[in-house]
Amino acid sequence: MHLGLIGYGTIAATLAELLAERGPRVDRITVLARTGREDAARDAVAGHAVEVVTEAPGLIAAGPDLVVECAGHAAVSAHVAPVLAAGLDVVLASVGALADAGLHDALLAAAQDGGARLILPAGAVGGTDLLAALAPAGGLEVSYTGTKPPAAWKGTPADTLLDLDALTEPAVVFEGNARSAAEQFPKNANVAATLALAGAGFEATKARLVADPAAPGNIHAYEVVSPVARYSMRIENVASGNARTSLATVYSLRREIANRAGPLAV
Ligand SMILES: NC(=O)C1=CN([C@@H]2O[C@H](COP(=O)(O)OP(=O)(O)OC[C@H]3O[C@@H](n4cnc5c(N)ncnc54)[C@H](OP(=O)(O)O)[C@@H]3O)[C@@H](O)[C@H]2O)C=CC1
Ligand SMILES: O=C([O-])CC(=O)C(=O)O
Repeated sequence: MHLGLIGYGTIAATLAELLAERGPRVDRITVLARTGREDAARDAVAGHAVEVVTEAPGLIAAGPDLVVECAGHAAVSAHVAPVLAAGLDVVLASVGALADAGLHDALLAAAQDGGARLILPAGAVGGTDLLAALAPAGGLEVSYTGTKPPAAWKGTPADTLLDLDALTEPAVVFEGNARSAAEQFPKNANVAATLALAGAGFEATKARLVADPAAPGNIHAYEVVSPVARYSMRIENVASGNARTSLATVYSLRREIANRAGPLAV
């Protein structure tokens, strides 16, 4: 497989290591990096045969079999539409970028034009297969709570709301719908967006974000009520090298790559 990566931070570097250790075999990686950050991109995936490009046309020309975005909302907005329009499938980690309705529609139109697929991985959450399966039955009620240690909320609006370093008990930093959560907390509410897109939509999906000094990791909990099934889920994630990012996200992206590599998709 020839893998395309947009992003060369914690997820990209951990994914590159995981692929080297556990497969599936990746023969070549092309990384789309910001100009001036080529060496950082090369270092992130060291151990693989790597080419670094700085614009979407370079990534398209390289012709990867699959592109994985793990760079953030701004990068989705800057690069993903042309990549899809060129016919390359994209696995999107920064799902919350789709809370921007204009970008959501533009990416779907680009995918349609290019005959490509925009793939939303489960990421740090689980059970999105069942949620997406239940959605056509209608009547879905989805309530999500994301709890992370104070360090994960640094540099977010929670920082101005609370003295994060002085927290001694859990504090709600956001309560509203999944669209507002994803817009206000772009690095902390991709899970809320994933649940919204799989299930009841951005407006109908309730989201609560909590800073908890006693949190053992990043906890994603949600409840689903539907006429077909009811379930609840609580996932206690180990953080990656980035306090905001759960390690399970990397494994979820690897799963998408393994499913593409075949012969069995699970
Ligand atoms: N779906 C899910 O469950 C999850 C999704 N995520 C998403 O994944 C993203 C990445 O996470 P993580 O690896 O931990 O974050 P990091 O901050 O460690 O890495 C982000 C990387 O993206 C690069 N980048 C930023 N902007 C651009 C751009 N315009 N073009 C190319 N590269 C760019 C950064 O480069 P530079 O160093 O030059 O700034 C950096 O290499 C998060 O922002 C979040 O949106 C994260 C966790 C879970
Ligand atoms: O939802 C997000 O943006 C990321 C997240 O919570 C996690 O990795 O646990």
